[in-house]
Amino acid sequence: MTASIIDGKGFAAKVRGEVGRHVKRLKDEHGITPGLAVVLVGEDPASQVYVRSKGKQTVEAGMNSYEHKRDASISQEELLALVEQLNGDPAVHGILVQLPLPDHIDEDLVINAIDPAKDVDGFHISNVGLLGTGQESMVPCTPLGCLMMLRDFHGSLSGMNAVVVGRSNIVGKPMAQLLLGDSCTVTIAHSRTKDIKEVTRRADIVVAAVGRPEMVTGDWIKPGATVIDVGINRIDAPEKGEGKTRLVGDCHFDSCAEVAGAITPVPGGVGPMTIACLLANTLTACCRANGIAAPEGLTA
Ligand SMILES: Nc1nc2c(c(=O)[nH]1)N[C@@H](CN(C=O)c1ccc(C(=O)N[C@@H](CCC(=O)O)C(=O)O)cc1)CN2
Repeated sequence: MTASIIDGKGFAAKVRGEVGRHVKRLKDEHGITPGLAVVLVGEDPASQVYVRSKGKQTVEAGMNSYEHKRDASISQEELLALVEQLNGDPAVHGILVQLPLPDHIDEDLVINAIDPAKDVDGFHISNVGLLGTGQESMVPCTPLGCLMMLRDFHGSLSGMNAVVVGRSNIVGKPMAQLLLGDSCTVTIAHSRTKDIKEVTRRADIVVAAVGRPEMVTGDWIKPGATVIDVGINRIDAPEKGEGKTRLVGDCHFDSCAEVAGAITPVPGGVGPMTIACLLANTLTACCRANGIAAPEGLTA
C-alpha cells in the first residue's frame, strides 16, 4: 500500500482564506478588525522564524498584528506586566507568548496570566479545564489543526480507535481530548508504555507527537491507518553536503507510507496548520469578545 498524502500546506491555505473572508465581513458589517499580539523573548532562531510567519499571515488575513520583542534577560515581573497591558488593550483580541521561554521565567505563570478569553494558544489552565469538560474554550492550535485534517479526510471519526503517542500539555493531552470529543476510542501512549508497537498497531489513527526523529516506523502501523505526524525535528543530512540539515517528523515517512492509508508529510503537514489555526482562534476570540457568533468549522 502507498499512502495518500494529506496536504497540510494546501489545507492551511484554504483555512487562512476562509479566515480572511470572515475578517472582511467583520470589518464590513461591524467595523471590527481582529488583533493578535505575539510576544517573543530572546533570539531563538526557530522562534524568530515562526513569529515572523505568524505576523505575516495575520496581516495577509486582514487582521492587525502587534509584535512585542523582548531581550532574553527580561525579568518575570516585566514580562507579566506586558501580558497585563495586553490583557487590558481592547484592540488586542488574541495574545500568544512564543515558547520556549528562557529558563529563568516560569512558563506556567506567564501563560496563566493571559486573559483566558484572549488565550489563542489555548494553554491557560481555564481553557484546559473547559476543553477537558467539553465546554466552549480556546483550543490549542496544533491539535486543532490535526483534528481539522482528520475530519476533512474521514468525515466522521466516531468509533475509530485513535492512539496519541506523546503526553505533552501542548499537543498530546489536548489531542486526546479532541479525539474523545469526536467519539474516538482514545489511548495515550508514551515513553513508559509497554509493547508500544502492539498498541499503535491496533489504531485506525496514530498521532505522533513525541519529539523524537523518525521513532515511529512502518511496523508500528496497521495497514490502511491514518498517520498524523506532529514532529518537526532538524537532523544532520551529510548526503546534502557538509554541515547541511533536513527536517523530519516523529515518523519514518517512507516505511510508514508503505503501510498507512494516509499520512501527513514533514514539512508541509501539521506545521502550516498550526499557524492557520492561530488565525482561526484569533477570529473566534474577536467574535466572542464582541458577542458575534464565531464561524463554524474553524474551531472544534
Ligand atoms: N506559543 C506557542 N509556542 C510554540 C508553538 C505554539 O503553538 N504556540 N508551537 C511550536 C512552534 N510553531 C508555532 O509557534 C510552529 C512550528 C512549525 C511550523 C511550521 O509551519 N513548520 C513547517 C516547517 C518549517 C521549517 O522549515 O522549519 C512545516 O512543518 O511544514 C509552524 C509553527 C513551538 N512553540
